[in-house]
Amino acid sequence: MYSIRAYAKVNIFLKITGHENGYHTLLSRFMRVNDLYDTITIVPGTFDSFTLEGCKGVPLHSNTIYKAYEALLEPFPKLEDFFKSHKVVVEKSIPSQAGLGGGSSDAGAFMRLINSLSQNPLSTDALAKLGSGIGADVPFFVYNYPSANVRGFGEIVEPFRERPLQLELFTPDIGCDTAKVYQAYHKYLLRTLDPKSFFGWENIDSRTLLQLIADPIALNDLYPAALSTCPKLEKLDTKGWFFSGSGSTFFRVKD
Ligand SMILES: C[C@](O)(CO)[C@H](O)COP(=O)(O)OP(=O)(O)OC[C@H]1O[C@@H](n2ccc(N)nc2=O)[C@H](O)[C@@H]1O
Ligand SMILES: Nc1ncnc2c1ncn2[C@@H]1O[C@H](COP(=O)(O)OP(=O)(O)OP(=O)(O)O)[C@@H](O)[C@H]1O
Repeated sequence: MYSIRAYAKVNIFLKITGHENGYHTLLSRFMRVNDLYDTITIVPGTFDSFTLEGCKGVPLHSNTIYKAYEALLEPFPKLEDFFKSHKVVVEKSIPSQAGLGGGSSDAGAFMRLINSLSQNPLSTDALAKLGSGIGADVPFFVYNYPSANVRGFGEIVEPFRERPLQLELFTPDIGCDTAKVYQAYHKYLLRTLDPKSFFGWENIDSRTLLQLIADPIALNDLYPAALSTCPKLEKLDTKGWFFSGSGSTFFRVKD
């Protein structure tokens, strides 16, 4: 059996920098959450076709792991036979629609695992490029840096050297649909975009930036958009907490 951890991420900050071809470009600090992860295991057996267990309620062909499998067939055609004698079992711990990158992390980790089993592995850059077609956050999870500055649609990932923060997470029972949050941002907030307001943030370590800026609305452009699409978020007492991605998870520094 082969196994890999698919870690969650938080966005320490997320600033929208533009909009092209229906997608927003961003500058964001992604930080890996080392104590929250899904576990993906490849288990031997006999199967008629690609078999995935553990992602209840997600149709196979919509699953990011299946999409990663399909993308990997091009560089690794023998993969189809491999999954006649192996299945994928996922132990989910990362909540969905939580701004924690769960589906994207599963895809990125699965791609790293399969690549590591190949006699002719792809370069990490080539794997990340392949992953960018599955979801904007997948490249970050293919590179698997503890902390990184992410740009473009999510395909430009630059490692940021800093001591990882011990983070406390709070995920309310409110699902935030990423598409709806971005639509709200595009409709109401894109015009407020001001690159000068976050000049140099990519050079500041995460602990300092959270202390310096301190305002969750200023740190994450999607937070006000999420508040408008998920009004229940307004009712929460979130003083001292920061907002991750398109939500609904809040985080703060433990130590
Ligand atoms: C919010 C983040 O998680 C930040 O880490 C990501 O930007 C989300 O990226 P993602 O998971 O790939 O988003 P998806 O769920 O695939 O995108 C859903 C929809 O959100 C919008 N979307 C997504 C990513 C992006 N950079 N700009 C967008 O405008 C698009 O309309 C897209 O069709
Ligand atoms: N492997 C997977 N794990 C969880 N959800 C998945 C997976 N594959 C597809 N999905 C679908 O994608 C939707 C979004 O999943 P999730 O929120 O975990 O991923 P994400 O978009 O990468 O993260 P974020 O919450 O940061 O936007 C889920 O509601 C589910 O319907």
